Amino acid sequence: MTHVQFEYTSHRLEGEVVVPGDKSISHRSIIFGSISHGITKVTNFLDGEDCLRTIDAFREMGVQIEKEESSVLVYGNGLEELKKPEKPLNFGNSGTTTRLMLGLLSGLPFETSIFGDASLTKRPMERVVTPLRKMGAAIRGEADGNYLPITIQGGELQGITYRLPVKSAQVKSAVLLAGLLAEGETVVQEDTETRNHTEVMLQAFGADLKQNEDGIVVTNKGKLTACDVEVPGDISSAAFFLVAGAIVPGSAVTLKNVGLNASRTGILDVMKRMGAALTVSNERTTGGEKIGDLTIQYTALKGTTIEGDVIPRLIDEIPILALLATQAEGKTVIKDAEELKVKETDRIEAVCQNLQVLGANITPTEDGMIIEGPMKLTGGTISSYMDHRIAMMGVIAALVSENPVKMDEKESINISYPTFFDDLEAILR
Ligand SMILES: O=C(O)C1=C[C@@H](OP(=O)(O)O)[C@@H](O)[C@H](O)C1
Ligand SMILES: C=C(OP(=O)(O)O)C(=O)O
Repeated sequence: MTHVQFEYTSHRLEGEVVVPGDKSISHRSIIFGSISHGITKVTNFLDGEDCLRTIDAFREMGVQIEKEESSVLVYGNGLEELKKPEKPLNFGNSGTTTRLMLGLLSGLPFETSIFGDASLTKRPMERVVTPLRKMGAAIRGEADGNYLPITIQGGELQGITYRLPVKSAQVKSAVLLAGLLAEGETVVQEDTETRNHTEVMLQAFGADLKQNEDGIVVTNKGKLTACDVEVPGDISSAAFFLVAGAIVPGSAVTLKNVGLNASRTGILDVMKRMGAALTVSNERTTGGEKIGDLTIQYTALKGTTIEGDVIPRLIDEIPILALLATQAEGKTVIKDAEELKVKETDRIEAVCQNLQVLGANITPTEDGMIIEGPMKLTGGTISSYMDHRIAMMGVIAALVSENPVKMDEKESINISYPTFFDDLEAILR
């Protein structure tokens, strides 16, 4: 196998990066634009492969969607006009597309089949299938509907009250989407807050959604009307340069227009606790979502414990936070993060295997990992596990490794951050 080699030793990082649009918000802008009435204009849409799968799905269901780079026009004609797709829908690598679309397809009066790539085919769907069946959807698939390929016959749904058994915004969103098509009230209750982009955006589109002491309550009574969406920069993408700036000596990097929704900013809390020289400026709000600029400077860091309610607020940032911890003084413990095992790959295993190869002192645990730092990384040959976040962690590790980092591929990065290497090159000094 030919490997790609990354060699950035003795560089520092300086300058500004405008990270691309948020993946979660980009998916939702297409979904809600497609089911509402009128033209939704989306700016700063993420041109990553996962979000393109969501666009393809709605085009297959008859929605006209025009896209020019990061500007998208969605010509919504309402839920009633969505058509049965002529062929099975391919959701590629995207867990978000799959789980949110299952929620929507549950209430549409036709049968749809969906499938995905090798990684998506191993990811559990029972977490959405169970509540959707309770609401009345007929779902069949591998292992009683736990795995793709899945066929779903939508129909008349009944609202339910559902307490989330997993801390997952995808499950919450699937049930809320089904709730838009159900008789009566649908109530979702969560013990720990997960990202709330669905709630924020559904309210902006005019859905009958409220949050009260019962939970998040939605009905089919609201009329969804097109609403322009300016997608904030993705904090999960910014995370790679935040960590790079914090660990590469002499660095100073500013990340512009980053989404700072409190349900996503766990990484900022943790980095500040570790002693990072991190400042937030130019804060403002767009479409109900807070955004601002983040500046990070290199400084000495100390280890910390990352556990409990903060985990859903930084779940996708754990691979890069593990790299950060290898450069911090003392012990970092990551707990309560067993969800990492069911992402694009088992991210506990992938992170620990790779960082061990690169010379870190890191041990996997049942629900996280333990890291002792600081360790000078040696470089070496690792695998991306075909997982975009593992691949980007590997590239950033090369910035602090004595020898090059070789990796089996880098194309997976196009899933969430197609301009990653351009943005990195632009700040390498
Ligand atoms: O709702 C979303 O947009 C997402 C929710 C999270 O997944 P879970 O809901 O499975 O935790 C996250 O890991 C994923 O990248 C995007
Ligand atoms: C887990 C992720 O995405 P998804 O669940 O949409 O595949 C991710 O982007 O890290």
